[in-house]
Amino acid sequence: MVRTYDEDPLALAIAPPPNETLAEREVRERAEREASRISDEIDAQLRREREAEKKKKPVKLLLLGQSESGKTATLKSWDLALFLFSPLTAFQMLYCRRQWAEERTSWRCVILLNLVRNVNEILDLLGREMLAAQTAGLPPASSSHPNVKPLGISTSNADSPDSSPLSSDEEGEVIAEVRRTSIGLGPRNSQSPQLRFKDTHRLLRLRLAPLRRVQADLETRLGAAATELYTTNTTSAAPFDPSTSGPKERGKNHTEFSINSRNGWKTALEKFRAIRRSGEENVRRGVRDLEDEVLSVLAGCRDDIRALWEDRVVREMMARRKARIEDSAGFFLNDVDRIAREDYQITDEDIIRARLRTLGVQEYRVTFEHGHSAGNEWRMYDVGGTRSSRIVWYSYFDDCDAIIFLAPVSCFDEKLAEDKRVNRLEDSYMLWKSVCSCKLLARTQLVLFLNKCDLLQAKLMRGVKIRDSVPSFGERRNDVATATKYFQQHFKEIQRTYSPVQRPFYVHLTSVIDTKSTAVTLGAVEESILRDHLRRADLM
Ligand SMILES: Nc1nc2c(ncn2[C@@H]2O[C@H](COP(=O)(O)OP(=O)(O)OP(=O)(O)O)[C@@H](O)[C@H]2O)c(=O)[nH]1
Ligand SMILES: [Mg+2]
Repeated sequence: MVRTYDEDPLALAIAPPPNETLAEREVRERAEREASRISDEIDAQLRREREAEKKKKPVKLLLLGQSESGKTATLKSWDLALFLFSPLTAFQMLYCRRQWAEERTSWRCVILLNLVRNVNEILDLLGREMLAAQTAGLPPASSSHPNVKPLGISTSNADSPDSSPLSSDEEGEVIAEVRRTSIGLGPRNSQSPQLRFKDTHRLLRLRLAPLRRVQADLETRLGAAATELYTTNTTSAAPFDPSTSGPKERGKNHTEFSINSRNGWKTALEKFRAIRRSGEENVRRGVRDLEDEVLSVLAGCRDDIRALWEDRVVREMMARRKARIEDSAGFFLNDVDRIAREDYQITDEDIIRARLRTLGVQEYRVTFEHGHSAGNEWRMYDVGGTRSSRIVWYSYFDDCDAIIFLAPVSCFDEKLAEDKRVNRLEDSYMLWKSVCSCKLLARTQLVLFLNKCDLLQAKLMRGVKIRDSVPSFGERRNDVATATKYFQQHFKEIQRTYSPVQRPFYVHLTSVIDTKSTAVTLGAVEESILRDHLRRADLM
């Protein structure tokens, strides 16, 4: 329908005057163009202000998952990616490098502790086995002594019978006698010869004894984070979830949550920086810093540590106990030649692999300088993942943009350190279910990392069968692709069934200690979280 000027008052108002001359028309049109330019400029300015307003609200991200799932390692990887892989100006580069350099030195003590603990765990085991071997009639390499504190070593329920580095005809080295033992291994291994410990083992124990003191000193300095938790009285996988935990559980007094740093895990190491600063003063006064002392002791023990770790009897003892120290958090024994020296230079990879337990919930703030998040503040929360730590998670769920949930898939045949009755994969499923079903998180983007794929690969290559621990896996191919697809399907099904509102399923197969590939994954995750965050802000 065509409306004439007579009918439309607005059209009438802006219509050119009748009998307009050419010159008048030119002036009028110039004025209209100018008015339109100003109007566009105002619109653009309003848009910019709206965007800036949206950016003012920080992006809130939680990292969840059981203990040792890799939450802190993911943050470290992210931190490293920000410092090393983003296009920085010369000034930022200088600033970031200096900051990262400070980080690196702070992690050194943790790495030294990790290495010393690796050695002491082997020495503990060796001591018990030597004692058992001395005691006539007592089977060596038997299952754990009831009074012994569990080791931090990763112990599989189903290891390969071929994992033993010795064949039965290597008598000269280790065999004193052949007799049946009740060491809890399969039929072939039940005929394994008794381990024969020699004077070299006694000597190694003696010479490495100072490392116990070193461990104690480092643990004292690092505080509660330096020791793993081996017990819990929390029986629920998700004590924060009202539907799975009773009021008694939620009301428990959890003393370990005293740390709530504004600056994330970095603050856990801040004391080291303070000590180092005062250490410079001490050096002037001739007092040596603990770190230097530790390095000096370790350098003196280097050859013995290597000898212990490469000893075939020790390896056999570990294999019989199914103690896979190589798979445990903070394993550095293969790097002893590089680390146990007074001029040890820490690497980025060392930092990512270092293990320091997170206590409570730690906040980590970062404002991105470049990329899609430029100008946005992100607040990331790294939580302690042991069962008893999870009770405080709930208070961080409110207004949360996204959760990166880490499920370590290599742990399908392992038990929780804090509760040996619970399978670690089962625990991840239960935890995921509670997160998916939580109403407060109904609009939160969930990103699942099936982590520790490198360890999964190594485990399957050793011949560990998934079906032995996960019967429903059945006769499927025992390889990483099939396994991750199977686990992923289970997580997806849980999300679909229990989410109060349907949401996309985001999943990544990760080995977060691989910083390069993790940087790529985190880049994609960052973009997707930000997109959702801005969409939410638009709806507000
Ligand atoms: N090989 C391998 N090691 C990993 C991977 N992810 C994490 N780790 C190591 O596993 C150990 C535990 O990782 P953390 O990041 O400390 O675990 P967390 O989830 O923060 O644990 P809590 O703080 O106790 O809740 C560290 O030594 C990491 O370097 C992975 O994908 N592959
Ligand atoms: Mg942690």
